[in-house]
Amino acid sequence: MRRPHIIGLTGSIGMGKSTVAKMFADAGVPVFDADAEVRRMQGPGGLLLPEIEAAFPGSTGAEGVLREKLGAIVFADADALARLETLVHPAVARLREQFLESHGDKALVLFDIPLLFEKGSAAFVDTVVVVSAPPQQQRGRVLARKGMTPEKFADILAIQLPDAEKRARADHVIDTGTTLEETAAQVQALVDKLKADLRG
Ligand SMILES: CC(C)(COP(=O)(O)OP(=O)(O)OC[C@H]1O[C@@H](n2cnc3c(N)ncnc32)[C@H](O)[C@@H]1O)[C@@H](O)C(=O)NCCC(=O)NCCS
Ligand SMILES: Nc1ncnc2c1ncn2[C@@H]1O[C@H](COP(=O)(O)OP(=O)(O)OP(=O)(O)O)[C@@H](O)[C@H]1O
Repeated sequence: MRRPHIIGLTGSIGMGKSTVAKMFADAGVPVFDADAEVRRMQGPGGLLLPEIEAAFPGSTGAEGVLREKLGAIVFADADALARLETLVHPAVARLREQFLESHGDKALVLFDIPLLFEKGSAAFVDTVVVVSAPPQQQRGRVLARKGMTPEKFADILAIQLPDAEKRARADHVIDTGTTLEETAAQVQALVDKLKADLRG
């Protein structure tokens, strides 16, 4: 069966994945946003709430998962994070398969996967794209977010593959340390190149 060429988009916290994923969508590439799907399944009435509440009592409420509370538990405790992942990741994988089936006629699709390298997803994508900006820019963007602290930022960086390693393993790097216009131009150039290669 014919299936689209899969671009896997990743990058460390605050490097600009969501912004760049939107640029791909604007360039006509359908986007599967793993984080957004997780948030939906963890939101009010979400599919995953009963299991998460059972595993981490007090971590959910009427508004769904209490993200700051659950984050404080799992980002400081590798075993707790692994338990949460066994609840979340199979559900994401099922949604991804459905997405692929519903876009079987497209040349390109993009999977926005924050943990592409960490969780072994690199194996099922065709082209790996990494977003990257200098560390000071990353830090400034992340610490400007509501609910973020230098300690939480340090915990998250410690469990993610370092940016330099991600860049080394990428097929293409998109520079997000520049203007939004220049980044969007890089995205468009890459989409054009991949489409041309596919026409081959
Ligand atoms: C613990 C939760 C509720 C905290 O939510 P919160 O809104 O505070 O943080 P957010 O999701 O924005 O994550 C903050 C940063 O941590 C990174 N991160 C999230 N989960 C993980 C993980 N399992 N391993 C490494 N980094 C992670 C994200 O990529 C991001 O850079 C949430 O991160 C979660 O449910 N994580 C486990 C599910 C998962 O692996 N999601 C990743 C996408 S499939
Ligand atoms: N050239 C650029 N490319 C991408 N983002 C940029 C650029 N210049 C400034 N920004 C800003 O940097 C921020 C990047 O945040 P974004 O949510 O896209 O990161 P993320 O990698 O998805 O984060 P997380 O891993 O925490 O989910 C946005 O506020 C965006 O507007």
